[in-house]
Amino acid sequence: MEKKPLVVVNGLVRKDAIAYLKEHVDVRQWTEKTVMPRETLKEWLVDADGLWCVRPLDVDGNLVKNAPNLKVIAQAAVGYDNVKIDELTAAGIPYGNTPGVLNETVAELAFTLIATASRRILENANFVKEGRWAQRPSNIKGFDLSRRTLGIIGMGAIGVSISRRARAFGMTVVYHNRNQRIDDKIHKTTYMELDDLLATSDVVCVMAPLTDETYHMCDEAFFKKMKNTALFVNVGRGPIVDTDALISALKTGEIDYAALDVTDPEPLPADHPLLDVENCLIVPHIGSYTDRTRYDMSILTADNIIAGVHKKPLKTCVNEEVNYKKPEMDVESALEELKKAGVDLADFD
Ligand SMILES: NC(=O)c1ccc[n+]([C@@H]2O[C@H](COP(=O)([O-])OP(=O)(O)OC[C@H]3O[C@@H](n4cnc5c(N)ncnc54)[C@H](O)[C@@H]3O)[C@@H](O)[C@H]2O)c1
Ligand SMILES: O=C(O)[C@H](O)CO
Repeated sequence: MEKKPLVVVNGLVRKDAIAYLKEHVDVRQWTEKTVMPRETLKEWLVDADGLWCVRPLDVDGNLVKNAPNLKVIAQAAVGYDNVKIDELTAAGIPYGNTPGVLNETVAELAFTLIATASRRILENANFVKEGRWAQRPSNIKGFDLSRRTLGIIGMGAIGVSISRRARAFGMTVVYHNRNQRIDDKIHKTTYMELDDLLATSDVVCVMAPLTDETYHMCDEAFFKKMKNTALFVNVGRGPIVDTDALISALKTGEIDYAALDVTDPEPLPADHPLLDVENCLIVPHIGSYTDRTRYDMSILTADNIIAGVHKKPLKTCVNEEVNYKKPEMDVESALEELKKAGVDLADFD
C-alpha cells in the first residue's frame, strides 16, 4: 500500500477536523495540554509533509530548516502575525490561512462589543443580578449609536462587514486604511487620515492586522487625539495597542470606555492592571468562536494541508508566489473536461 503523507499538528484541534484530515493523510498530533516544546516539534518535522500550526508558535525559517519534505503549513486563523511569511517563501513553503469564512462572525462580535459597551449592559446587568436594581447610580448612562460616527482602522473584509452593521444602526462610517478603497460609494464609507478619524469618531474600532507598522499604533498620542466621550474597541490584535497607554487614557478620562476582544498579553494574568479598570469590557479572543465558523475554519485549514501535501494549489494561500499551480492542460483534455461538465460546445462560435 502507498504510504500516506505525514502531517504534524502541534496542539489541540477540534476532533471532527482531525478525523477529516485522517481520511487523507497520516496525522501525528501533540495531544498534551502543555505547549509542545519547539525542539520536539523540530524533530517531528524532519519526516513531515505538512504542519497544522496551533498557537502559541512562532513559525519561521529556523523551525523548518531541517524539514526536507515539508510542503505546506496552515493555521486556522486569518491573522498570521506569528508567521514569518518571507522566510517560508524563501524555503518554498506555501502558507494557508482562513480568510472569508469568519467575516460575518467576527463582525457580529465586534458590533456586539460596540452595542454592549454603548449601553453599559455589563454594569447594568450586574446591579440587577446583585439585587441592587434600585441602587444603580444615575451616571451609568448609555449613549445612542444612531447619528454617531464609527471610525474603523483596517477596513478589510471584516471591516466592511462591521460597517454594514453600523449603517443598519444609523451610524456614519469613516475608515483609515493603508490605501483608500475603490468601493466607498458601494459601502457608503468615507476614507480619512488617521488623525481626522480619531478627532471625528464617537467609536473607534481597530480591525487591522498586527504588523511592524501597526505595533503600538494606539499609543498615548493616539488616545489624546480621540474624543473624551469616545468608545475604543479592539478586535484586531492586542499588541496594536500600548496597554499602559490605554489604561492611563481610561483612568484619566482621555477616553470614556474600551471594549476588547484581544489584549497584550493573552491570556491576561489574573493580577493584570487592565482588569482593575472599571470602564473596560474584555472578552477572551472569541471573535470567530462560534461552532459553525470554527468548523469552517478548521475544514478550510485541513483542505489547504491536504492540497499542499499533494503539491496541489492551496485554496487560500498568503504567499501565492510559492503556491502549487494547477497542471497545464492540453487543448484535447480541456475540451474533454468541458464535455464532462455538460458544456455544449455548439453554443459557442
Ligand atoms: N479577534 C478575532 O478573533 C479576530 C478574528 C479575525 C481577524 N482578526 C484580526 O483582524 C485582522 C484583519 O482581518 P481581515 O480578514 O479583515 O483582513 P484583511 O486583510 O481583509 O483586512 C485588513 C485591512 O487592514 C488594513 N491595514 C493594514 N495595515 C494597516 C495600517 N497600518 N493602517 C491601517 N490599515 C491597515 C489593510 O489595508 C486591510 O484593508 C486579522 O489580520 C487579524 O489580526 C481578529
Ligand atoms: O486571526 C484570526 O482568525 C482570529 O484571531 C482567530 O484566531
